[in-house]
Amino acid sequence: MKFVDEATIIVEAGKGGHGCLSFRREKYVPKGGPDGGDGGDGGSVYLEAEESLNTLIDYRFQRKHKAQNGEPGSGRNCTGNKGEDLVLPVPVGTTVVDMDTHEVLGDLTHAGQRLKVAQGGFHGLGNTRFKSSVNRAPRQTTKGSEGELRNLRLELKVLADVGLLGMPNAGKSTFIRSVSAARPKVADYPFTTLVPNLGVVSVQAHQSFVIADIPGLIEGAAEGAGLGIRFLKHLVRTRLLLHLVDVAPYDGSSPADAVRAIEHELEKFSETLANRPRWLVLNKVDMVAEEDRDAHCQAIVDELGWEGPVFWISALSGEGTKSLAQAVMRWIEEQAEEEAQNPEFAEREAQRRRQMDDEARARIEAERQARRAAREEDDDDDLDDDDYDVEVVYAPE
Ligand SMILES: Nc1nc2c(ncn2[C@@H]2O[C@H](COP(=O)(O)OP(=O)(O)OP(=O)(O)O)[C@@H](O)[C@H]2O)c(=O)[nH]1
Ligand SMILES: [Mg+2]
Repeated sequence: MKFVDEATIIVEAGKGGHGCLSFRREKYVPKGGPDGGDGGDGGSVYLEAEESLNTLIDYRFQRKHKAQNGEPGSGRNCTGNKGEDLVLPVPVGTTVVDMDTHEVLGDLTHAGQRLKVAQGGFHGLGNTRFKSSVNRAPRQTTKGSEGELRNLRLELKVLADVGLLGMPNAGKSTFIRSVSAARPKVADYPFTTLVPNLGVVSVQAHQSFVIADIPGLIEGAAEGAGLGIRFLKHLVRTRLLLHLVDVAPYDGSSPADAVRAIEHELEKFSETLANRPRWLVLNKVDMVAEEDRDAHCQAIVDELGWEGPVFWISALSGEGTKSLAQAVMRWIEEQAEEEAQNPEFAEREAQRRRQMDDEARARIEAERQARRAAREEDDDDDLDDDDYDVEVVYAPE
């Protein structure tokens, strides 16, 4: 089951109908007065959040959406019919961005919520309107105005509670496979994961959380190296980050250095994200002889001066993954409880999420523009950036 989480569409509201120029013509009334009616307003375009939808895929196929025009007025003071509004259903959680101004027009966060995205044109006035004591036969009318036209980007937030971070090959996808039904590809080469995957981790009945596997980050990711930055935005709404590190890399490199490199990229990308709760998960402990494990892992923790929670797992054998999942679940429940009981805490969290969204958006926009500028310079009419954009595989059916 695949989900596309971004779509660009064009919405156009209906034009207002023109006012009518007409005079009364009746058998025994030689000089009938003006009777041209007004036009009708053009229809507006709305987006409406709809619970049953969870994808924007339809908007990939049909991009242009236009509301009906208002009809012109006619004689006998008939007002033209109003153009019908167009209501486009979108999944709950959709954010709407004006692509020309980069302005966020709104977030559709609950079912039934409506957002006007293009205002219908205003109706023109018929000549009846211009009748006065000095001008009994006005020939003046006004035209209906154009409907608004907008280029929109719809973004569907991938709401993961927990995000996985780590270098390529750290075992993020293996971990998500071991704790959820998601089946992202796993391989012994870097950048195996090209698109984010979401897995639902079910700890027991009615206790589950969503975890996001993103492509590995490398040094320079915050400047656009590798693939990671494109997907960091999927982490901005998470409450908790699990930072996976390979405790015994083949190339003998230092696990502590690998952790620091990622921290560095995080800080460059978003300070707010870097300050999120983050747990250290030492992976591939099966590669270390059992009697050496404690010392080996402790040495990494010491070298980092790590003071937060630490877990030792083998994503491959499943050792320790269950208790990690349970600890995550408990932590999420505690957070939710805190939010429910403490409105100040809830407000702080909401504010933080908004701030991270804004930060991520600004970074990604800057990156897009830099790429575009670079492309124009080499006169390279490569695929547009947006064509590479994210396809999110939530979980297999
Ligand atoms: N021995 C051992 N190997 C593991 C473990 N976890 C992952 N691996 C191996 O490490 C390699 C990389 O695993 P992935 O899960 O694809 O790593 P990733 O972090 O998702 O990598 P990218 O998607 O490239 O960022 C694979 O060959 C896995 O089989 C583990 O706990 N023990
Ligand atoms: Mg992977």
